[in-house]
Amino acid sequence: MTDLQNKNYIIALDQGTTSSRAIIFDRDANVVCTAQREFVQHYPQAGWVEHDPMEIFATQSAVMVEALAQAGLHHDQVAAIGITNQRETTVVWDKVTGRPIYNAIVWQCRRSTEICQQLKRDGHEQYISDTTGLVTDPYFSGTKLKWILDNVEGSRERARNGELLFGTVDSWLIWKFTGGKTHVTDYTNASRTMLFNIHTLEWDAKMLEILDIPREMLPEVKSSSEIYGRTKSGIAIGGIAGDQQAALFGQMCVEAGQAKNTYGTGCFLLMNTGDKAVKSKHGMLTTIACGPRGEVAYALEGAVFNGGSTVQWLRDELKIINDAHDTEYFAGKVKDSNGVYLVPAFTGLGAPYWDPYARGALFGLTRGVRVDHIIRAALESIAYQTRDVLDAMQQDSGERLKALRVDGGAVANNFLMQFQADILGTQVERPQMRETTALGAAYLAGLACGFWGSLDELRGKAVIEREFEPQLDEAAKEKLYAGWQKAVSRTRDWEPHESAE
Ligand SMILES: Nc1ncnc2c1ncn2[C@@H]1O[C@H](COP(=O)(O)OP(=O)(O)O)[C@@H](O)[C@H]1O
Ligand SMILES: O=P(O)(O)OC[C@H](O)CO
Repeated sequence: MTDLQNKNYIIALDQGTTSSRAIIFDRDANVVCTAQREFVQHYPQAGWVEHDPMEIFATQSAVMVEALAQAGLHHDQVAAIGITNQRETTVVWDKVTGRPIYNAIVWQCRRSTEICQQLKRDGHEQYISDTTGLVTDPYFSGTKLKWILDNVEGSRERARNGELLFGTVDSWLIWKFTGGKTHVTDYTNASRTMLFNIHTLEWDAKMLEILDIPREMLPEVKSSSEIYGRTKSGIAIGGIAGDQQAALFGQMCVEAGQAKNTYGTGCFLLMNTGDKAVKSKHGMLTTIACGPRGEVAYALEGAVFNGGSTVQWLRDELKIINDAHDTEYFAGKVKDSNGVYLVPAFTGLGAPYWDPYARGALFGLTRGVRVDHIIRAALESIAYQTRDVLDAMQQDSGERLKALRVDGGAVANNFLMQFQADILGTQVERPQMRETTALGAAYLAGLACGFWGSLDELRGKAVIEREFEPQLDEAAKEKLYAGWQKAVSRTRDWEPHESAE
C-alpha cells in the first residue's frame, strides 16, 4: 500500500465504437482530465462494419499520453489503469508479429448472419441460450471469429498451432500495452462471445466444437477487478469490464433490481439481477455484470444496435447537420415529427426483435416534410427503441421502474431526454457525472489496487443533475408509440434469406 502514497490518480481507458477516450480520476472520483480521438469506421459491404485494430491501439495509447500531458502528470503518479471497451468486437492477431490478420469485425457487423441461420437449422439455438445466455444473432463474437477462421486462408490451422490469438478489444489492448505478455479478458467480456458458459464460468467445449474454434487461441478469463499485468511504463492494469457493464457499475447499480440505460452508438439497458441468471421470455439477454467488489453478478440486457449512430448517420452520410448537438435545436424547431418515423435498422434490429434481416426505413413522408422533421424523427427513434426494450424488460422482471437512470454521449440532448420520459411515461434521471462507463472502469481498477477500499466510500458521488418528468397524456403517448410499432413491423425481414425454420 505504501507504493500508493504518491499515486493519486486512476486512468480509465474507454475504447468505444466511435472513439477512444482516456479519463483521469482523482481520489474523490472527480474527472481531472479527458482526451478523446475518433477513428475510422469501415463499411466494406452493406451491413458490414470493421475497425483497424492498430488504429484502435494507436488512438487509445495517444489519448492516454495526451491526458497525462494535459494534466501535467507523470505515469508514476497513476495507481492503476481500468479498461472498458466496446464489446463483442473481434480481433485475431499473430502472436509473434503482433499484427492483426484481419480488421476487427465490429459488434454491429452482420456478415455472420448465414452462420447463425445454420446454427438454428442445426438445432443449437436452445443450447446457446441455456449456456451462454445469448440469442443466436451475428452480434456476438463467436460467429465473427468463425467467419475469420473460415475466410482467412490457413488461419484455423495456425490458430491450432498456437500461432494466433483471439480477443475482444480489452484483450487486444492489454496484450499490446503489456508488450505481448498478458493475454486475458474478464467475465463480462467473455459473456458476450457466445463461447462462454455463464453458469460454470468456463469456455464451453461444445460451443468451441460447434463453431470449430481452437481453444489455444482464447484468452484466460479473469475477474473484473484484479491486477492483470503492467504497461511497458510500469502502470498496473487493474480493471476490465465491457462498457455497458462498466456503466452499470459506474452508476452503482450493484444490487438486484437496479438498472441504467446508456445512449452511445447503440443503447443498452441493463438490469442487475444479483446472483440469479434470469432467463428472459421477451428477447432480453442474460449476461454477466459486476457485483459490489467487481465479482460476478448477472444482468438482463436489452441491446439496441443503432442509437447515437443514427445521429452520426445524419451528420456523416446525409450531411444534414454539422454536429450531433445541433439535433436538439432542429428537433425543437418543429412541434412534432409531422407523422414521420425513422426506423434505424441499419444493421438489423437487436432487442427485443432480433432480426438481422430488417433494414432501415423512413415512413410517413408527405410534401410538407422538412429536414427538421427527419432530424426529430431520428432522435425520437432512439427513445422509441428504448421503450421497446424497457417494456420487454419490465415484463421479464415483473416490476415497473420508478425512474430510468441514463448515461452516455447522447444524454446531453435535452429534447431526447424529455421525449424519452414522455414516451415511457417514466421519469428519466440524468446524473451530473456523465462519464459513468469510464468511472466504472476506474472504480474496478481502484478497488483492485487498494486506491479505494469499497464502493461505499464513493456512493455520495452519484448526484442527479436533472430529472425529466413525463408530460404527454396517455392517449397521445400510445398513439405515437403505435405508429412506431407499425413502422418497425414494416422493416422486418427485409433482406431475402432462407428460413431457419
Ligand atoms: N447532443 C447529442 N445529441 C444526440 N446524439 C448525440 C449528442 N452527442 C453525442 N451524440 C451521439 O452519441 C454517440 C457518442 O456517445 P458515446 O457515449 O461517446 O458513444 P460510444 O461509446 O458508442 O462511442 C454518437 O453516436 C453521437 O452521435
Ligand atoms: O461503444 P458503445 O458505447 O456504443 O458500446 C458498444 C457495446 O458494448 C456493444 O455491445
